[in-house]
This record gives sequence, C-alpha cells and structure tokens, in this order.
Amino acid sequence: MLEISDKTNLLEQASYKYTLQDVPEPNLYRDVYNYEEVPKVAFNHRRVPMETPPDIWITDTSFRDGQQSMAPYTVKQIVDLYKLMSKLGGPYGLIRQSEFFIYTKKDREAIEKCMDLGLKFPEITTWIRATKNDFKMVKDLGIKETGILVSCSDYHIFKKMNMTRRQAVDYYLETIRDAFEAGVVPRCHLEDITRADFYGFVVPFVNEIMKLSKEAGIPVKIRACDTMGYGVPYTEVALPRSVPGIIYGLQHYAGVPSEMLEWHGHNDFYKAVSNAATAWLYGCCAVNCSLLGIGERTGNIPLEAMVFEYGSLKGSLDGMDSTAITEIARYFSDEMGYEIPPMTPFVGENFNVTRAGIHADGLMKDEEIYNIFNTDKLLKRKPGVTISKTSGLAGIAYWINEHYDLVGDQQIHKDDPMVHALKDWVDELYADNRTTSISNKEIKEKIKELKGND
Ligand SMILES: CC(C)C(=O)C(=O)O
Repeated sequence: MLEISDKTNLLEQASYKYTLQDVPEPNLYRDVYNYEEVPKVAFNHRRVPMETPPDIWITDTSFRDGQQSMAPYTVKQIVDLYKLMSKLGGPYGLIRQSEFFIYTKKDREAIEKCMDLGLKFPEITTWIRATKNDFKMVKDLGIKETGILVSCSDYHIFKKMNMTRRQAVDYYLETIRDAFEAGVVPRCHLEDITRADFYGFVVPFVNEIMKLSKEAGIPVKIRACDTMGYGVPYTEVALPRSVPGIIYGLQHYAGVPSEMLEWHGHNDFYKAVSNAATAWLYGCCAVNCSLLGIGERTGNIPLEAMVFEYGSLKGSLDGMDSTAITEIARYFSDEMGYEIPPMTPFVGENFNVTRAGIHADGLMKDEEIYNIFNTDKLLKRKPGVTISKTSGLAGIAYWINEHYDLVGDQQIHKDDPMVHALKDWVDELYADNRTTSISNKEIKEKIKELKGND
C-alpha cells in the first residue's frame, strides 16, 4: 500500500515543473497593456475551481502603504490606530498582522510603544529594503517577520532594475538566504504580478522560494501584489490579469499552501474589494488592506470593507467589533484632519443618509426599507436624512426624531405643525434659488426660533 506521503511525492515528481524563461527581451503583454488604450481583459474560457480555505483573515498595511501616501503619522496616531485595529480584529485576531516601517527613530519608537501594549493581534511585522543591515535591525527589535520586495514583472525587472530574469531570481534568492541567516522570516512581496509572465517567471521563481523554505525549515509567505490594480475577478479570464488564476496557480503549480498566500490589491479600476474577496474565495487565506483604503494613488483594499465582506461570506463576524470602524473613521477626521469623502461606504458622513422625501417616508415607516443593515448596532451610526428641497414633510419629521432622539410616543409625525412650519421655511429657501442642502445647525437654529414664536 502506498502511504499518502509517497503518493504526494510521486505526484510531485510526475507533475510538470515550469522552468524560468530567461528571455532576452521583456514581455510587456502589449496585446493587453499597450499603454495608449484602456488595458484589455483577455478571456481564455478556462474555469478555475473555487476552493475557499476554512479560515480566512485580514492583514494590514496602513502604516506602510497607507502612510506612504500621506504625511507621516505621529507615534501617538500609530499607537492609537493600532489599538483600535486590535479592537476591531477581535479576540481571534482576524486582523492578524500589520506592517511597520523601521527606518527612522520615530518609526522604531512607534513599534516599541505598540509592542509594549502586549496585544496578541495584529502581530507586528516590518517592511524593509532587504539589506543585511536591515535584517539585523528587524531581529534586534524582536520582530519575527518582514516583507521584502521581489518585483516580478518585466516592467520592473528590465525597465527599473535593468536586470535579466535570471539575475533577478538569483538576487532575490540571495536576499532570502540573508534573511534566513539573520534569523528573520521573509515575506516575499511579488510586486506587479498582474503584468508578470506567470509561467515563465512567477511560478518557477516561487518554486525556488518554496524549495529554499523547505530546506531551511522556515515558512515563507507569498504576497501577490496587484500593484497597479489591473487584476480582475471574473471567471474565465486569461493570466496575468485573472485573480482566480493567480491564486490557483500559486497553490497548484508553485506549491504555496493557502495559509502562506496573501493578496495585496489597489483600487485603480474600482476592483480592490471584489478582487480581494475573489482571492479569498479561490484559496488565499489573507487579504492585505489599509484603513479607509488609504494608500498609493487610488488606494489599497479598504480594511473596513473586508470586515463586512468577511461577515457576508462567513455568515458571522466571528468576534470582530465592527463598531471600532466608526471610532477609526472619527479618529482619522477629528484627530488627523483627514477628510473622508462623504459618500464612502461604511465610514463617510452620508453613507446611510438619504435625501429624498420619499425615502425618508420609507425610513419613518420602517428603517429597513432604506438602510443596508442595522447600522446603529454594527457601526453605531443611525440612518439619517438631510434636508433639501426633495425632503418633504416626512424627511423633516424623520430629521427631528433622529436629531432629538425621539422614540415611541415622543416621535412627531409629518402632520405636526412644527413640521409644516419648517417645510414652509425650506420651500422659501429653495424658491430663493438655494442649491445646497440645509445644514443641521441651520435647522436647529430655525427650530429654536419657531419654538420661541410659540
Ligand atoms: C511595493 C509593493 C510591494 C506594493 O506595495 C505593491 O505592489 O502594491
């Protein structure tokens, strides 16, 4: 009888191993990316099986990719956000890791202060330039894992690094060996994977990494980076743009187990969230996100979106405290002066605010009609209305009940004289060519004035 391990060995020996194609000229996928036109989606009509791992989780890059695109955060801001992130991730650490810079004194102070909190999650990891000296710095800080850059498209290898594919692989493998030698676990960030030659570079390279990892007995994570946001979640799409194809291929042709796979996406084509969910569904345990999606250019995968994506895919938030999302959003706007676009899902000022009177009428009858879920329970954000020329009597009544916390019998209705008086005032304002909605402060002042007239 063959034992399972023997069978696996035989299968491994029998399976086709992709070898590095050390091409003389870069493959820039000009049929898809010709630069003068919109990048194209090519279909090969191959279906990739969906293999969602039993456990999926979130990792964070707010203090690396996020901070990279903003003014540097202060130590206090990093520590406060780290605490809130830990609260959000809950007792099972669904926000499992977060990566930090380590270059300046301030970077290291922030790490030390976060470590001093003694929180189990998110585990603190780093992001470095990957020199021997940097590995030593990581080790000295008592940190186990660090991200290193292993750019994998010919755009980077030929155009930026001025190397051949073979030279790039040799250089990267040497760096990984340096990390092992320094006693640090490298996490390999495969930059620009959605423009890379998957079978001619990515798979043979990752096979080499996995071989080194096995020999050293050190688990190495593979982060698939959709640096320019070109990935697409649809089925039957050809590589290198297919998210299902990349995740399937890394597992089945490069031998990376699901729990060692991470997806890092950008939002250039509005696909960051759906690509990340697709990566989970097709076998990647971790999606790498940033708070409010703040990151290079159009940003990263918004972490808060993946909390709700997790809840919808798993049927439970598994201990994540989603109300921390509102605390985080308030922290960004009140303490850091960051302006969150008002229509941003889950965190924007207006994400659950309706303007049309007919919708407000629905909200008054039953908030479920026009609210995505119980936003008060899950985010401590009651659904709201803003007053404009389309609000109508129902909108005004709803606004009063919401802003003065009137419940049950205390609630006022659309036939109330106060509601009618406010409606007349609103109509006059718009008859006088007003174009903007009316602020909460203005309405409160008007109510005071009308009450004074009683
Ligand atoms: C620098 C790299 C790893 C990155 O963040 C990306 O590819 O988006």
